[in-house]
Amino acid sequence: MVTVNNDQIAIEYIDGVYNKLQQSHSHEPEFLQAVKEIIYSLKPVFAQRPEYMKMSLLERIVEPERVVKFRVAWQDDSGKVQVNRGFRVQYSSAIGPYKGGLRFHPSVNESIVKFLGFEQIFKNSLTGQPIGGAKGGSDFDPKGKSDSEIMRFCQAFMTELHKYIGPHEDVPAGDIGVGAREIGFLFGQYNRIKAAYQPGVITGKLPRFGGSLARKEATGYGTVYFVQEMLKEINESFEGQTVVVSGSGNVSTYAIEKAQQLGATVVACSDSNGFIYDPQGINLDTVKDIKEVRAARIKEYIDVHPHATYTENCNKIWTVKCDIALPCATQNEIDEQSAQLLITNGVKAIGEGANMPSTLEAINIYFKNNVLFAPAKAANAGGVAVSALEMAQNSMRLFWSFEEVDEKLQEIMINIYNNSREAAKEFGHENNLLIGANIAGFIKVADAMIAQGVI
Ligand SMILES: NC(=O)C1=CN([C@@H]2O[C@H](COP(=O)(O)OP(=O)(O)OC[C@H]3O[C@@H](n4cnc5c(N)ncnc54)[C@H](O)[C@@H]3O)[C@@H](O)[C@H]2O)C=CC1
Ligand SMILES: O=C(O)CCC(=O)C(=O)O
Repeated sequence: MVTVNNDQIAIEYIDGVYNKLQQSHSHEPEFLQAVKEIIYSLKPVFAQRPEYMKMSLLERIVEPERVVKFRVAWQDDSGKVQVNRGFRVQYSSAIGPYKGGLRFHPSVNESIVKFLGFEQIFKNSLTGQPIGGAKGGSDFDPKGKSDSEIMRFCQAFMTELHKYIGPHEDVPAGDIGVGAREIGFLFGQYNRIKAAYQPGVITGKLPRFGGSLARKEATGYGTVYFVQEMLKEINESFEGQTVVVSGSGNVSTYAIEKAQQLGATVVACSDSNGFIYDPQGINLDTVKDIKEVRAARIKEYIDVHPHATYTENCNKIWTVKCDIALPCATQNEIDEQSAQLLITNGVKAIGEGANMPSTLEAINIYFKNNVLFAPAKAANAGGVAVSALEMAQNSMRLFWSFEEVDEKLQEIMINIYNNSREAAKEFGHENNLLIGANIAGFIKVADAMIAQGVI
């Protein structure tokens, strides 16, 4: 009886926090979606630990510690001055300096950076590394810009951002539209402004100036390592499986690479225009040449491999029959209909490499149909985990080999898997990795907040 009562109190508390947030943030749908997914899964925690409610932990954790919004003015190649909007949401510093990527994409707004920053708190906690949660970016579109334009934009962006970041304060990294080239320009400008060399201020740097080996591969490899653990539960592995990976950027490329190394056949990948299907298995060298070398469209794959097909609608990638689906492109790319199609086509496991790639309705379909589900904040945590290893190497002035970093990454992903599983079991939701990851990530931050007083 006591448990039922506590459950009721916990759900009323969560409803209260969510309803209030919904009223004040109705214009931020992605942010509300991310909050909803997490806070309702914390019900068993609040039912068991009522002191968390007295400490108003939910009300505090949904509110970012700081949001910085700024103008970014820069000159294009024709000499015209362009203006974009920059953001940095410093969400939580309870367990370490703010940490999270920067996204350059025309869709970036406050709702997007807040959803990403909120997720980052729990993801970073799960890694076991001492890093708080943050995210940032700009509505700047790198597509079609020259290297000089990208450089001028990054310099203008950092000229404002540098006031709020530092190796012990806030350590950005890359995300959509921000790769090694952009990180190099941002880092160069930070050092120029500070008249110093501070490698610990940003991660994702090239290894020749303070970056970590295996950071580039970490998110994609990590997602596959996590799914590999999950598959062991049904006595399966990647060997012989047919896999679909959406996107063809950083996360997708290295998810494809690791899945192939483990014996899977990856038959489809995409970009924001459309997807390619290659029943013989995607040739990753061709994809890397198109995307990493020439920054061209994925459609060009069929010029080199005419037996493959191209479909002009990226969301249709989920019509391709597969055993394992790895959404690695962007948020809400799998809706209810696509989820249902995956199930009808016999998918066994879904591993989220992107942040929030499945809508809440899609997630409900996965659970109703008992497919294995690796939620983003656990499955894609390998990138930020290796960023934390990059910070550690920078502090110690050490440079670990690829194998050392990859081994640590594997250990971290296995720990995240085990901790999520154990938390799910402890709080009465065995095998639900979504609830387990949210609870395991939350409790560490919640206890740190309590220990540090009312701040
Ligand atoms: N880079 C990292 O270390 C991490 C990235 N992520 C997440 O992974 C996802 C991908 O990020 P990155 O690979 O870094 O970005 P990226 O910029 O390297 O690649 C993004 C790719 O997605 C494609 N794309 C965009 N919208 C699409 C759509 N609707 N359908 C199909 N393809 C689409 C783009 O054409 C591009 O190929 C994002 O959700 C990001 O937040 C998560 C953890 C770490
Ligand atoms: O490496 C990092 O600091 C951030 C990676 C990131 O933005 C993410 O995990 O979504």
